[in-house]
Amino acid sequence: MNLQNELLSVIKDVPDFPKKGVIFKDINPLFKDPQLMKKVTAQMAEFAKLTNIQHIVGIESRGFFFGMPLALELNLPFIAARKKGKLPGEVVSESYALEYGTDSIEIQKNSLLKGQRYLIVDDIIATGGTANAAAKIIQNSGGIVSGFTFLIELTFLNGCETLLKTTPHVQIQSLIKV
Ligand SMILES: O=P(O)(O)OC[C@H]1O[C@H](OP(=O)(O)OP(=O)(O)O)[C@H](O)[C@@H]1O
Ligand SMILES: Nc1ncnc2[nH]cnc12
Repeated sequence: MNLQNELLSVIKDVPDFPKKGVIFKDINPLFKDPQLMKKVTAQMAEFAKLTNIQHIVGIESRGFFFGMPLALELNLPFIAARKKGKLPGEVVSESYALEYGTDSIEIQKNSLLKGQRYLIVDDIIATGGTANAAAKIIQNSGGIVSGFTFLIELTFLNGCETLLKTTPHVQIQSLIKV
């Protein structure tokens, strides 16, 4: 079985979670399969190497599951983009709309370096609001968003179009598109 089909076989659809009308993609079964997780990390690392990045940014919380192993695999620094109020010190914030609500994320100011190249990692791109907010924080602080990598892309929500408006030349990897 190829990686896409292996992933499709373990990721479960949960209708009406966390609210009516949303089909939630449950990735927890993937975490019970270390070999499959290693294949995911390897595929993300292959893509990341093409983008010439210097920092990995993982989005709270599910982006951490993929961002940290990727950073270790590539021997690169990992930066946490966290939900509002979780990070100490000076932070840069950005608000965004979710498929099911609104939120804001923050990155510590001392992690945002002018002219440095960043890869943003998350488990899923739905509307693109979350990843786009992370990109805006980096870009508005003088950093370069060179790429995004996602385990899952919900194509019907056109999230990648939103990302391309903020960062027109960025490279985007989605391991599976549904
Ligand atoms: O493309 P979007 O419409 O912005 O949606 C995608 C985001 O939604 C989920 O996070 P959530 O806010 O549910 O938090 P969690 O990772 O802590 O579960 C997911 O992990 C992405 O970060
Ligand atoms: N449909 C979905 N499944 C899992 N996580 C999500 N985040 C936003 N939309 C989602």
